[in-house]
Amino acid sequence: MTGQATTPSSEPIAIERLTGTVLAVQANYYWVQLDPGSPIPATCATQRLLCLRRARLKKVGQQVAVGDRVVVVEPDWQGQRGAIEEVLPRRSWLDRPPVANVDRVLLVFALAEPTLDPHQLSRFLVKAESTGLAVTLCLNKRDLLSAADCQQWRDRLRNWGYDPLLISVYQKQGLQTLHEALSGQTTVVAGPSGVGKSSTIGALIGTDLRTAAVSGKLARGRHTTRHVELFELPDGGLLADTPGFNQPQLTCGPAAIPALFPEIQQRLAIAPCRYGDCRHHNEPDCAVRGDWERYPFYLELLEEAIDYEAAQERQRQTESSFKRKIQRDGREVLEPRLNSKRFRRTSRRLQHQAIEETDDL
Ligand SMILES: Nc1nc2c(ncn2[C@@H]2O[C@H](COP(=O)(O)OP(=O)(O)OP(=O)(O)O)[C@@H](O)[C@H]2O)c(=O)[nH]1
Ligand SMILES: [Zn+2]
Repeated sequence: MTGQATTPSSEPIAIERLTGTVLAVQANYYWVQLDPGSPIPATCATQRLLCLRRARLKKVGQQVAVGDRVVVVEPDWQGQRGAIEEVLPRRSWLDRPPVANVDRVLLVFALAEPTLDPHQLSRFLVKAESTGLAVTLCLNKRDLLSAADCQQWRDRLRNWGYDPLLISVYQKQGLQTLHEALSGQTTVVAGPSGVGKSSTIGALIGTDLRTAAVSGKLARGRHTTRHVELFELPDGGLLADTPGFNQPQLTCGPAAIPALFPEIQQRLAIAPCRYGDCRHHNEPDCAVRGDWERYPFYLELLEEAIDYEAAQERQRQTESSFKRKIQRDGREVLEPRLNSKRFRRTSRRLQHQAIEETDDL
């Protein structure tokens, strides 16, 4: 799209809209990386502007998140400032951490140090699958295992329906392939502590994370759950670290669980179960139940999801029979809602009406 501007001779010229991507958010400020090819004056040394959100956006409750594509106006090239006027439609949204327009989840685990725990890996995998985004599995520290042990893990995970990329940041192995898998996309990196997420991101972006952070010193404590920042890949594409969680919790009902297992999808593609809503547990003619490695894990998650759904339902009922009240001291309390039929005193008017009606009889 283009806008119109006038020169001193009032000749209208077309000006390009300035668009970019939000790389980091700090309090009320947003670091915006302007798109390649943006009309930036040659005297300006950076493609990044520190922007405020226009009051109008605040008024309509339009949030701006990391990963958002935005329109920037009133650039102050010298001060490297600007204002966000518009947030372009999001093509995807991740809640935790809050990142817009993500294409892929990169799950990083270590083959050793810490020991690769298949149960923990499965929990991260299903959580990653639950985003609905593409999932890439990367196993770091291959320098610590023998070739035979590496092959064993590769075979095992292929049976789960994944083709893991085995890398070593130390020995610079597999990084090029990983780079190619992520280039041109926005990727969120997840995985437990100590597996080498920061080292992997550093190797991919070609510099140490702490020096690359656009938010610099202002982002005190990068390793908090709330701070997310996108880093640019040299050949295009963005990477975000997601520090702060070791045991991801699934928050979905039992019906959503089968879609999180490639093994189940493969089996259903060959032959469907007798019942469309089969939970693959005890139902007759189930095509999924069987002797595959993660089937017990599937049943464990199914139980959890059933409990989760029941707890949600209980909470919904509690909330509908109680109302939240803020007390004078600011504390929030739940007060039972009065059931009009059982507890409420009949109003005088209704009492009168009732008397009048009986009188009429
Ligand atoms: N042997 C080996 N060690 C590695 C490799 N990559 C990283 N490490 C080491 O593993 C440790 C953890 O690396 P980090 O990059 O800090 O791991 P992280 O996943 O970001 O950890 P958190 O910050 O706790 O989330 C460090 O001591 C790294 O030096 C590798 O390829 N091989
Ligand atoms: Zn079934």
